[in-house]
Amino acid sequence: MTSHTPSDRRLELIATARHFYQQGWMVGTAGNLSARLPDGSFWITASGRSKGELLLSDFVRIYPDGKEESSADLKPSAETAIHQVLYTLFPQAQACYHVHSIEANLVSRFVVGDSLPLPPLEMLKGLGIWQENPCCVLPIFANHLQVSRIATEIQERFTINLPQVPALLIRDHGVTVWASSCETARNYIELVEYIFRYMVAARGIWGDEGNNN
Ligand SMILES: CSCCC(=O)C(=O)COP(=O)(O)O
Ligand SMILES: [Zn+2]
Repeated sequence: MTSHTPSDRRLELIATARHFYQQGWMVGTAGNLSARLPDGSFWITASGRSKGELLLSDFVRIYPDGKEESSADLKPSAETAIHQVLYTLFPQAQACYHVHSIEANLVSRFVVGDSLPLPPLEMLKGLGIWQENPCCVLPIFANHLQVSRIATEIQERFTINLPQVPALLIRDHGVTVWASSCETARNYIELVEYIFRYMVAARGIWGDEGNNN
């Protein structure tokens, strides 16, 4: 049995998953959360677990060399490769959160290309964009059945072009953020989901022009 302390990162992930579940962003088994430990390993949600009622035993520890403490009925998230790529690309990242919202899926179809222009909302400051009337885009990736293909495309694109914000969108799937703490990652998810809700509402009011700067 794995021991844990009051500061066990899994407790924070459990509480955050419950909060996201209550928002409708981790319905059923959707989404996955991970948090790094001082030795460079990370805890990630086990695949296929109900995210609204996670237990300490619903996590898998992944080590820097790729080794994992899994078993037949405890497999790491199917999207672990995406978390691994993001932790490698952004060594300062301590948490990586991925959720599925209806709004994220809707806005992922607002453009056909691989970048989603974001409206110049004050909320962008929370994602690190401190500019007046900013022109900011969110990278979009295709939702391949083979998750390793998504991870490779993230790695290839971000090696050449760093994203403006610590977030990426997988089309018809959901958003992923990474941050230097669990608290910040939770805030990032809330901020991007607010922006997505705004974009959907703006399109309902103003049509295609609704999200232009
Ligand atoms: C019903 S969700 C489909 C898989 C997915 O996209 C996801 O985020 C959850 O997968 P996991 O293996 O992490 O449970
Ligand atoms: Zn997913």
